[in-house]
Amino acid sequence: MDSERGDIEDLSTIADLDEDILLREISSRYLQDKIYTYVGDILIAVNPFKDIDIYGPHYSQMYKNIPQSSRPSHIYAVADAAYQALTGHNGKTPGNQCIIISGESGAGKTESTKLLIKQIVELCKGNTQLEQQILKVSPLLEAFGNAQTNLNDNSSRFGKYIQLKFNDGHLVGGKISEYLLEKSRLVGQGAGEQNFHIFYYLFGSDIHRKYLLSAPRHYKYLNSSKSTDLKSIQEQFETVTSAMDSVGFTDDEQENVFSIIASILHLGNITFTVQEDESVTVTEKTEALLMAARFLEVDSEDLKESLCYTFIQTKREKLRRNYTKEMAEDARDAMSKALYGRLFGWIVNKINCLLVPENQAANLEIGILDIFGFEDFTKDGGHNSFEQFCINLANEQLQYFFNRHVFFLEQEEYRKEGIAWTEIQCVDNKPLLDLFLGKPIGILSILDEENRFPGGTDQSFVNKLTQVMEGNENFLKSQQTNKPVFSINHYAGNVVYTCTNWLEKNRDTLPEDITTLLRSSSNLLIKTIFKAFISRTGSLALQGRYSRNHVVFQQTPIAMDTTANKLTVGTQFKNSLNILMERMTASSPIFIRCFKPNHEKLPERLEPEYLRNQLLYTGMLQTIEIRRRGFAVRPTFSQFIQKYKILSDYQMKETVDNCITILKKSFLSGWCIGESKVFLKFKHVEKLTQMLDERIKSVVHMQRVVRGFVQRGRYKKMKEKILAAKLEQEKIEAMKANILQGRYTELPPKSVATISKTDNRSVFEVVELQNAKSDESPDVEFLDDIPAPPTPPNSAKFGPADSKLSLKEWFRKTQIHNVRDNQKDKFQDWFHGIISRRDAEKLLANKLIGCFLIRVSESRFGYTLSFKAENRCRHYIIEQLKNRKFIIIGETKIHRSLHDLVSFYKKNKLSNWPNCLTVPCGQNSGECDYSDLIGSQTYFEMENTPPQVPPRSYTAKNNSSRINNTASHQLPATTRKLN
Ligand SMILES: Nc1ncnc2c1ncn2[C@@H]1O[C@H](COP(=O)(O)OP(=O)(O)OP(=O)(O)O)[C@@H](O)[C@H]1O
Repeated sequence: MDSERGDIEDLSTIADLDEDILLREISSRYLQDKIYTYVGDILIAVNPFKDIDIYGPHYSQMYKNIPQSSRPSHIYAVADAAYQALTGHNGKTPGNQCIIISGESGAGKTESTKLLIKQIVELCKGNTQLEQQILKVSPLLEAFGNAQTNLNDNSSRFGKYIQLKFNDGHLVGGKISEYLLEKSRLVGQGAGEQNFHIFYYLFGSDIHRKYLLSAPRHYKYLNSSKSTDLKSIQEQFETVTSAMDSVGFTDDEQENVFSIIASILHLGNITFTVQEDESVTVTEKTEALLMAARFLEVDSEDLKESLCYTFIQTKREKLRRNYTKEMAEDARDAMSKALYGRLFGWIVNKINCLLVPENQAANLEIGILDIFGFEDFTKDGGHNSFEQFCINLANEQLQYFFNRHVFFLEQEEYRKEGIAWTEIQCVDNKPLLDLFLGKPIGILSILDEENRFPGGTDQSFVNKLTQVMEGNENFLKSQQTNKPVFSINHYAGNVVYTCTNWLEKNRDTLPEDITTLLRSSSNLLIKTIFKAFISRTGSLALQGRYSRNHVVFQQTPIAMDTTANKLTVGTQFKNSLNILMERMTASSPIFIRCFKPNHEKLPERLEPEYLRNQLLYTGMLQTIEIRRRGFAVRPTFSQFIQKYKILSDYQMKETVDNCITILKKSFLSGWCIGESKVFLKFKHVEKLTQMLDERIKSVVHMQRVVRGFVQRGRYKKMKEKILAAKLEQEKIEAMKANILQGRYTELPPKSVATISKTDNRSVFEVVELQNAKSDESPDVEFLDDIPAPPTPPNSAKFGPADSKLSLKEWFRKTQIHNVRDNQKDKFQDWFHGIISRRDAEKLLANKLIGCFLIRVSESRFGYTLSFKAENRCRHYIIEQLKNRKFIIIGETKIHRSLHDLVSFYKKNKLSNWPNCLTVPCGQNSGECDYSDLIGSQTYFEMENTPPQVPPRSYTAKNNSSRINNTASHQLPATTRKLN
């Protein structure tokens, strides 16, 4: 047995497993860097706290579209299973999927989420720009929503549900829902913890100077006890701005975002002084007020007043109410939290607008839930507040969802269907959910009630709670009655909560004067986010509109919902959890359970008792038991026959007997038949799927043989037809030659011969005139070059991208400035017109390595970079992003202009070519291949600057104009009546 230890991929295959064997198996695998293990269809992941080489392209390929049993446990296998289930491959029924990742803080949920997204994108490779955008969303959100805590250096301080949207298996869009950002972190952090990452990253770029920021240690909101590695924050800042570029944030928007971040830091440094008349004012010696006002783009006097006093409207007059020093500080902090909270909401909203599926409606989705992990800060000398209370409530909710799905619903089905079954007990945490959410006797309801009560305090809330919850086995009152403290016996252990500022946090109000002030800001972003209302689930309600061709993006506040505005944070969170549960219930859930091996976040270190505790409280033993004994797949008789009848008889009816026939014919054992369903284990499904695949392959082979026979017959006939056509063509050619030599009488009577030109060929056509009089002479027409029928340009789009007219229209209206050399009043030397790949290759043929040009694509609204490589030319697509910036597909760097892109790759290598670009190809003197792009009235003429466009003559692509000239020599553009 010892030699086999750690070799078992699926723990549900072990009989009589107890907690010692379970711990031994997982530990043994972990120490061999096998961090993943299956429990049936559930994946266990133990955080390695080090990089393991199991996520590269080789692994990505290995986990593509193969049955689970034939590959080792891996997060990519889960991605593949989800994608197969979504698309209905491998015998699965297509449908929405939802991957639920749970575990303590620091267990590896966020990393797992990123790996899943990466692999799913890999599986459905399609729209590269969208994929790039989706991959960049995680680093962007992490910068603004993650922070260092004592439990995790990159802890998510918000929950997220990411929906990847598909149409026919192609990724067409995405959506993010965010849950309860921990705003309190903004104005104060526990010992050893930090503010949100972005505040530190800002100091990694020169941009902090622009906002008159000095060093992190000078800002009260930043806990900077830890020394910051400048290189690392420089890189991080680059990553964030590059992610913002990729996702589609414009420069103005990015500037507004950083302006808000900077103004929050300045706001935090505002201090207050009590004056003789006991009113407070902003301490004069600090410049913080002026700087905050400057970057918030509001009047500094107005800002000062909104922080120091408010007005109360009585029936007859408006009374000024001075704040105490403490109230003024609270107003300042509330303002900072509102700014950051709404900014974060706007970022999520903006991402959603940019990822919304375009043109094609999404029909299916894979949702990935990465919610903040279970937290107990008392173990690290801290305390648990309202935020931990909400975070742990979310984790209780998830545990309940897991139990319900894995134990309750499944076992209920066995009972209903009459399957012989010995009940497996799991710890039901429903009483805990009732303790939190019960109405009117639940902690959140009582907190809301205390918020409404005029004299309510944190202490009076705890007193009431203690009184009402007396006797509840999951609620423990504090031993010291004068402290606002209580504890809850969570599924994951006992947690003590300290209720300081809970009423305030739950109310989360912002003085009206501050809201009014911020709505008057000249900064469009601040104005927008403060005009928007907060929805029933606590998110910022904005509308976005986006048009791909014109790159228009607008976000407008939705009309105010006054009832939603009054909801407390607890109630909003409750609402958002309800919606989340509804969404998850409507999809097929896939579970990933992450475990943390040690408290110190160290690699190769396993604290057995710590891991054992996590395995036990998550119910892993019972889960293994139900996966071992249970039937994870339960199709109805009809579904079963529909799917597997091909294994027996295509015509078979959907009856129980036929189900049994198929199962027996497949030599399977261990399945069960219920009242209306077939009960199968994963191994059964995999065997059936394998057989199905083989059967389909043999049918396809048969079809191929038959098709081959038919095709050969058709080919023979086609060959005969081609031969006949060739003979006919030769006859016509001879006739044409005669006509050109003036022997028109060769033409049949009652006919018209047409000689026209398309591209570089002249076409000769003889048409018989049905209504012509019998004595009418034959006629010959020489037509001028026939251009492609013009597509009327539509106001929003420019017509189909493969029409040259549309491309020209697009270029003239939106692109000229991108390729213009402003200093020389002409196009850039590297710019060429709508020329084909082959023409670009001709131009570059005799050039040195690295010589390059950029041309307008012939079939899409965009550009292509062509350059001379060692023994051939290479062509790279340049994508113009929604924010008008440019990226070479396959590269990561975003460029503000084509000029920047060229300059960058003159100094930096492309990722898959070991050299840099050298000199632009340029136009040959006297020749120009972009003249027709400009049209009769050139851009330069419009701008009142004379064009530097060489005379019109030969163009590489535009053969038609060359042929026009030569051809018109031979074939005058007239219609001649012969005779
Ligand atoms: N598969 C992995 N490979 C290497 N390191 C990992 C892996 N998973 C997690 N880690 C390490 O563990 C750290 C914590 O992981 P992660 O942030 O995903 O935890 P989490 O469960 O999301 O925590 P929280 O609930 O606090 O957000 C990561 O920053 C990373 O250093």
